[in-house]
Amino acid sequence: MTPPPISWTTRYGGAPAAIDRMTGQELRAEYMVEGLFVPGTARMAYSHIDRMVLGGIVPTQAPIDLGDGAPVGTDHFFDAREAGIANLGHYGGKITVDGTTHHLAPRDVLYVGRGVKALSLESDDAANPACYYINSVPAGADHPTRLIPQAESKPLTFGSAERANMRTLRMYIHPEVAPSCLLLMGITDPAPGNVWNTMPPHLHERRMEAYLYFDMDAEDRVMHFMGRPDNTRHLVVGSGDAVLSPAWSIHMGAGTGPYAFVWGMTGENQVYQDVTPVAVKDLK
Ligand SMILES: O=C(O)C(=O)C[C@H](O)C(=O)CO
Repeated sequence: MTPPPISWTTRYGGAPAAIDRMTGQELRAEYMVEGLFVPGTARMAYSHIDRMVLGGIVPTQAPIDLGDGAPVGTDHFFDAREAGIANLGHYGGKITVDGTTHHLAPRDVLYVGRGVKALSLESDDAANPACYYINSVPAGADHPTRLIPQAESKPLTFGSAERANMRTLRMYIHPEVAPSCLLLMGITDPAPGNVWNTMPPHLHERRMEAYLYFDMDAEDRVMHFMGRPDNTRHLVVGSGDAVLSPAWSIHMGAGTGPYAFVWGMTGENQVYQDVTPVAVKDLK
């Protein structure tokens, strides 16, 4: 059977203590969105954690239109929202926004501002499709839609090879690179041979975050940790799987092989440094 071009699921999130009683499967169902990239489809999820929408869109023969605003309760999808759309595939594509076409090479990001009426996504080659990942959040201000090529992102290097956590984080949607209302978005690549991300782990009570892991071999997994610092749980995550991290949850992960991830945040502020690091020795 041909999968529907656009499907939607919902995640409700919950209180920190509730994760104590959840099985691994229940934890996955609430805090993960699995298998986002299916050729010819858009797999969208609406999270009640700060109302972030995330999704994977892989157009093949035909363009995929994001559709109207019915899943978010407005006439048009972007009536009260902004978004970042990253091309995480290895081939190019184009996104047409209200009649203007933007070409996205791999690792380029399109910022889409509030007020857009129509958006459709295509691959340059149906046999080698673009893989688009979207993070969309409520917005209270208009910022112009703009393409952020990888070369215009702001790279920051953290960690050390001795501790297996050296990595380059690229900021795309950030006040210093491309302004938005409240969305922040970037991509982190561990250096070859390094396994840990987000070390030391941290909390940010003023923002939620979503991680999307990609560029992994089919047999590899990232062991992603979540929960309160004194009561952590783990999620085993594969390529194309997203993890929702509520404001109360630490986040960090270690991969069994090479990987990259997109981080997207929203909340009260866009102050990337507004985090509370947690010492590894204090984790339970
Ligand atoms: O490896 C890292 O460190 C990150 O990429 C951290 C994320 O950007 C993050 O958690 C921001 O709060």
